[in-house]
Amino acid sequence: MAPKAKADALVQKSPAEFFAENKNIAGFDNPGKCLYTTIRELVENALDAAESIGELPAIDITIEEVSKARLNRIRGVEHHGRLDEQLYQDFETEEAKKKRVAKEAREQEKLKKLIEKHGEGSKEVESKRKELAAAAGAAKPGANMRGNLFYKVTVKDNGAGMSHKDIPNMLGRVLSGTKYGVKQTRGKFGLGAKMALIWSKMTTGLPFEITSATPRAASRSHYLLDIDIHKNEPAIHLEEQLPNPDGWHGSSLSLTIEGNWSTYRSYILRYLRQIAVITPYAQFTFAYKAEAADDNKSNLRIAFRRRTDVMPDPPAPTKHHPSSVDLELVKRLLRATPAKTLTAFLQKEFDRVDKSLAARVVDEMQAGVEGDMSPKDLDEKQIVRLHQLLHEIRFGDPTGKHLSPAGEYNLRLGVMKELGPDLIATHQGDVRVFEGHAFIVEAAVSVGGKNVKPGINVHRYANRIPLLFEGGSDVITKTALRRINWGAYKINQATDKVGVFVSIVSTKIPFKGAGKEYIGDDVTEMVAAVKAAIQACCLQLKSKIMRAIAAREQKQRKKILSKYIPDVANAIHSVLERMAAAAAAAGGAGGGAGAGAAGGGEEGEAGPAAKRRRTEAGGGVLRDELGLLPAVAAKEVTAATLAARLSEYVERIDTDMALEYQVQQGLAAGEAKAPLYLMPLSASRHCHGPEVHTATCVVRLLTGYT
Ligand SMILES: Nc1ncnc2c1ncn2[C@@H]1O[C@H](COP(=O)(O)OP(=O)(O)OP(=O)(O)O)[C@@H](O)[C@H]1O
Repeated sequence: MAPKAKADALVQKSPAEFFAENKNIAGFDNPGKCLYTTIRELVENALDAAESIGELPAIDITIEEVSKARLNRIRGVEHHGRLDEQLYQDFETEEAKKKRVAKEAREQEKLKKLIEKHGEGSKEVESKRKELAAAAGAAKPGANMRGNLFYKVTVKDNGAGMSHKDIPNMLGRVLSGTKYGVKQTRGKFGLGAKMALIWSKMTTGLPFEITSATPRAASRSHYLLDIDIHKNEPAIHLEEQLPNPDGWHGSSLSLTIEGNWSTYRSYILRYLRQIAVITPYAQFTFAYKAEAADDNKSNLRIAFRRRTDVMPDPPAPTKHHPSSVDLELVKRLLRATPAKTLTAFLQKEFDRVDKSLAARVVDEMQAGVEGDMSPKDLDEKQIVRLHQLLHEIRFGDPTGKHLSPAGEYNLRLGVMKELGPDLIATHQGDVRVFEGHAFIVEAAVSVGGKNVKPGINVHRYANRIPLLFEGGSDVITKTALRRINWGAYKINQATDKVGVFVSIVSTKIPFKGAGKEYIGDDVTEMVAAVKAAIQACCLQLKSKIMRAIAAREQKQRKKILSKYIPDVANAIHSVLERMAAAAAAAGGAGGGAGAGAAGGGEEGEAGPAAKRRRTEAGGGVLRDELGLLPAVAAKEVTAATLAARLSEYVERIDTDMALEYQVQQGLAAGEAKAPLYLMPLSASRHCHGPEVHTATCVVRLLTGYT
C-alpha cells in the first residue's frame, strides 16, 4: 500500500516576505528596473514631503557607482584571489575556445563579403558590425555573470521630514505610511521605500541611512535601519539625534543596491525630464558619479531648474463618499468614529451628507434604528442595511475641490521648457466621478520641438507622477492612439512630431498593480474624460495649424509671384515695345501726327482721341487707354518700371489678404471685441482715458472732448 500523503504544513508569511518574493508586483523586476524604481519611489516621497508643507521642492538625486571591491571593503569582506580557475563561469575550455575562434573567423568572412558588395559604411555593413559586437559580448565566457553593478542612491529633499520616533516604522515596516487617507498623493500603498530597502537587503545587505528633521526641530534624526523580513519589523543598527544648528528641515535617504545603470539610464533620465515637465515649480539636480572620479565619459550632472514659483494648491484630505465605501470600511468607520450618534456619524464621516440628509438616511433604515443611537450599537444586520442604503441613495457627486491638478499654466510651461514645441494647446477637464472618487483630467498636445520623434509620443501622469512602463494597456495610450482621429485636426499621425501629455489626478487612481505603472482602460468615465481632454487640445491646435498653413501658403504664393516678376516684366515690355513700334509705323503710314489709327481706327482721329488709339497687331485689337505705348516708345516706361509696379502690386495684395484673413480669424475665434469711437482730429482733448488691451495692440482712448 502506498504511504499516505503528508498534509502540507501550514506556513504564514509576513507582508515583507510576500513582497520580497513578489518584487515585480511593486515594479522591482530586474536590477536595472530596481534602480529606476528606487529613484522613483524616493523622488516621489521627496515631492510629497515638500508640497505637504507648501515648500517649493528642491531635490538632489545622486547615483554613485560602487565597485564590488569597494562594496566588499564596506561590508568588511576580505578579498581572495582565485585558487581554481576552472570552477568559475568565465573559464573557457580549449574546445570552447576553438569553436569560438572558428565561428568568429566565419563571421569575419561574411563581413568581408558584405563590404565588397555594399561598400564600407553602408547600412548592411554597419548592422552586421553591430550584430558581431553584440555576439562577441554574449559569447564571452561568463557573460551572464552578474558584474560589479552596485550603486549608492541618495535622494535629499527640503520637505516636512519625519518625526524621530516614527522613522523606523515608516521606513522599516512594509505597508506603513501616512498616505492612506482619502487624499490625492503620489504615494499610496506604504510600500515603495521599504521595497527599495528589501532590494538592498537582498543584494548588498547594507542598511538604509536616513537623516531627517521636521521644520523648526532642534535636532536631526540619524538612523541606520534594516528590516526583519520575516517579522516585518524595523531593525535599528544606529539611532542618534544630531544638532541642527542651521534649522534645516527635510530628509536625506540613502541605499546601496544592485542595479544596471547602462540599461536603465535612458529611463531614469526620461523619468526626471517628465517629472520636471509636470512639476516646473520644483528644482531637481541629478548627478551620476562613476567609480573613477576622472571618468568624464560616465560622470553626469543635470539640473532641471525651477521655472515658476506658482505651486498648485496642496490637495486637501476629504471624507469618504458614501457610494465608495465597502462593508468592511463601514464597519471600520463605525468602530473608530468619535461621533456619539448615528446622525452625527453619517454627517462627520461622509462627504456630501449634511444634517438633514443624515436624518433622512437614518429614517430610511427603519427596523428600530434611531438617529440618536450610538454608531457602536448597530448590529450586524443593521450595518449591512446601512451599507446597502449608502449605495442605493442618490448623494451629490464629490466636488473635486480637494484635488490638486498641475494646472494648465504649469503643464504648458513644463512642456515648453522641456520640449520647446512649435505649437501647444492645453485643456483642463471638469471634475468627473468614478466609484465615488472625483478625478480631473488635464492634457497638453504639442507639435514639433526638440528631441521629439515623428508620430504620436504619449506622456502619461497619474497624481502628477510620470508613468513610463506598460504603456500599451494604459487608458491614456490607448485613447491617444486608437480613439482620436488626428487627421480631422490637420495633424499627421505618422510624420508630425506630436507630444500628448495627459495627467489624471484623483483620490483613487485605478492603477493595475502596486508598481503604479499604468491605469486600466476599463473605467468608462476615465476613457471619456481622457478622450474629451485630448480632443479639446486638438480643436485648439486645428485652428492654429490652419492659420499656419494659410500663412505658409500665402508666403509661398508671394514668393512664386515675386520670382516671376523680372521675366514677366521683360516679356510684357518687349511686347509693348513691339506694339509701340508697330503703332508708330502705322501712325506714319496714316499721315496723322503720329496719332493715326491702324486698321480699324477712325480716319482723321486726332488730338485727345489719339491718346485712346486702337492698334491692330497680329489680328487682335489693343485699346491703349493709358497712353502706354508712347511712354514705352519714349523709354519712360521700361522693364524696370513694370517690375517695380508688379512688385508693389504683389506686396499690396499680400498685405490686404493678410489683413482680411486676420479680421476673419479674429471674428471667428471670438477674440475680445471692444467698441472703439474715433473722434475727428479737430476735437480737442483734455485727458487720457483707459487703455484697451487686445491680443495684438493697445489702444489708448482719449476722453473729455469738447
Ligand atoms: N522624504 C520623505 N520625507 C518625509 N516623509 C517620508 C519621506 N519618505 C517617506 N516618508 C514617509 O514614509 C512613509 C512610507 O513611505 P513609502 O515610500 O514606503 O510609502 P508611501 O509613499 O506612503 O506609498 P507608496 O508605496 O505608494 O510609495 C510615507 O507615507 C511618508 O510618511
